[in-house]
Amino acid sequence: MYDYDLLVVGSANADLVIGVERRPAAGETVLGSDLAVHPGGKGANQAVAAARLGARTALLARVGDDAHGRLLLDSQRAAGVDTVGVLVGGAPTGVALITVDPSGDNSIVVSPGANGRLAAQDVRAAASLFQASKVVSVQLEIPLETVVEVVRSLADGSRFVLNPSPPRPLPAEVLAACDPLIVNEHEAKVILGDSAVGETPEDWARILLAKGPRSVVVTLGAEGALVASAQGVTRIASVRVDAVDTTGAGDAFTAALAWKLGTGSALAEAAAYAARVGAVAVTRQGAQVSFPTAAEVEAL
Ligand SMILES: Nc1ncnc2c1ncn2[C@@H]1O[C@H](COP(=O)(O)OP(=O)(O)OP(=O)(O)O)[C@@H](O)[C@H]1O
Repeated sequence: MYDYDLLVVGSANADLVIGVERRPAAGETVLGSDLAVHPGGKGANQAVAAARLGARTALLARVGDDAHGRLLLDSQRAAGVDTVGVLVGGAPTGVALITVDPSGDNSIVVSPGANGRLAAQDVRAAASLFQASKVVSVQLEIPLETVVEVVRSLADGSRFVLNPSPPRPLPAEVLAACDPLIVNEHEAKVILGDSAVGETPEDWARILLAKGPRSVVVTLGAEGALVASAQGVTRIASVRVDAVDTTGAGDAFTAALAWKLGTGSALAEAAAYAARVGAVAVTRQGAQVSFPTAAEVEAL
């Protein structure tokens, strides 16, 4: 019996958002809107998304001993995430400085801060969390050697889900553990590097699969997703909605998919559910605040 349906290992950032009429040139100062501060980071987002759906969720992450760290801990606890694995100190909390212009385009500078100090040693010290978790979900906003240690720490019979964002080439040991590897088009192209990329998402999925993962999911925004495994490649239809803000959709999709796989759903079934979760998330502004409960997904 596992204590957690899902353990998320990843980043926690404070998103500092200012609206601007236009971006400053070098050496220039512009005035912007009031500052908005939101809890974010891919790890923190995934944990909140899963907990809101009802998954028993734990987060292994690192934040600073500062106001942003407390904001992140509070948002995790409010969503029902077990924060026993959230380490405090070592560097300031990670921050994303985001300016948004009137057309809605973002410019973002990230300071990884404490996320960059989540070390392999921290993973080893959290062995009991790994033993207690059915599915472990990871992204790449933490050091790659930490991700490698996660793969080595998985309990027998638990499942590893990776969204390689931001993307970079991955060691064979990590690729081989993924079940699934979840990528969008950009991430697929970076992971494939110089390999023949192919024309269609089906091509990317097949070529990625040949690199070692047990399964692959390609997310396609409003076009839905596709899943690929030894059983073949299947398209997952998207749910038609009026999208207002796609921030965090990928995190909500990944969390929902990871949780559903842990409950015994087949990959295509889990991806269809995750597509519904992503669809609800894009109908609302923001990242964590846009994530639905299970009842809201049913109502879609
Ligand atoms: N406009 C949309 N309409 C319906 N569903 C959507 C829409 N955008 C995203 N989704 C759903 O959410 C899933 C994940 O979204 P997307 O493909 O944009 O991921 P991503 O590129 O990883 O996102 P992110 O911008 O969060 O990094 C999609 O596969 C789809 O099922």
